[in-house]
Amino acid sequence: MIEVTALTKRYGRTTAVDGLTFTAPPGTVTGFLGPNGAGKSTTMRLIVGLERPTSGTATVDGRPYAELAAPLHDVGVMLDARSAHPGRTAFRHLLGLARTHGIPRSRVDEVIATTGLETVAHRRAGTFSLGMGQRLGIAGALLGDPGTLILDEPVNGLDPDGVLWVRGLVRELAAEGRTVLLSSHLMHELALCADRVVVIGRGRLLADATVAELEDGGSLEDAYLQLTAGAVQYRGGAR
Ligand SMILES: Nc1ncnc2c1ncn2[C@@H]1O[C@H](COP(=O)(O)OP(=O)(O)OP(=O)(O)O)[C@@H](O)[C@H]1O
Repeated sequence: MIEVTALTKRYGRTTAVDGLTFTAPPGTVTGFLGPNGAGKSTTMRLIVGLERPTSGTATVDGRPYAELAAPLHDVGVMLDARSAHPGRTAFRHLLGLARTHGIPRSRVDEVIATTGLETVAHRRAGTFSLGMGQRLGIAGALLGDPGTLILDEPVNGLDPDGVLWVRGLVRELAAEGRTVLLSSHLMHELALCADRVVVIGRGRLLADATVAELEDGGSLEDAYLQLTAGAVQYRGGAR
């Protein structure tokens, strides 16, 4: 369970997250949506202790991330598909993570198989395509068999087969009782894989509801566009 309560993060004059409160319950895929610059990545970084809140709290299973006894076993995180050292092979990257957390080598082989990286496991991460990097990021998130997963844009760059695979994976993880929070700009995909969605704009909560409630006979995309109409900061124009 992820609980975000009155969370605020300011960078100088920019308020990236503004009094945000929501819960991502276990056994559920919670989609995290909002326009570019809405504060999604900042919120995720705050949840996993990569940033300190200006005020408010973010907890996983009732504790701030920094107080979790075995973070990799509690929370699997993929915030940046390019986080592996480019000179290290996928296998070495995962083995390094596993060794520092007391995870057996057999688990590294397991997550490589789960993410379909067997044929490239001994290639350097720097040679990976965006989609292969995403798969490696997801492999790292799964390594500790965590009860909570936080995935920032996990389907970004994946081919249709990969998108289908992530959809099945997150549904399975939630069905096992885990908490899954994932951000995406792909409304059609979220409508298929999320149970609930939290929509934010300019750092503030715009909606926290089930996909069915938001769709209300229409599409999730229509509901999203209506909700965020006043919160879009970067809009393209005609040429
Ligand atoms: N380290 C930082 N220093 C200053 N401003 C920051 C920093 N990180 C984020 N911001 C600002 O905070 C706001 C929210 O950014 P964030 O990356 O959280 O948005 P996002 O919803 O993840 O956007 P996107 O959909 O484009 O990935 C933006 O205005 C951004 O410029």
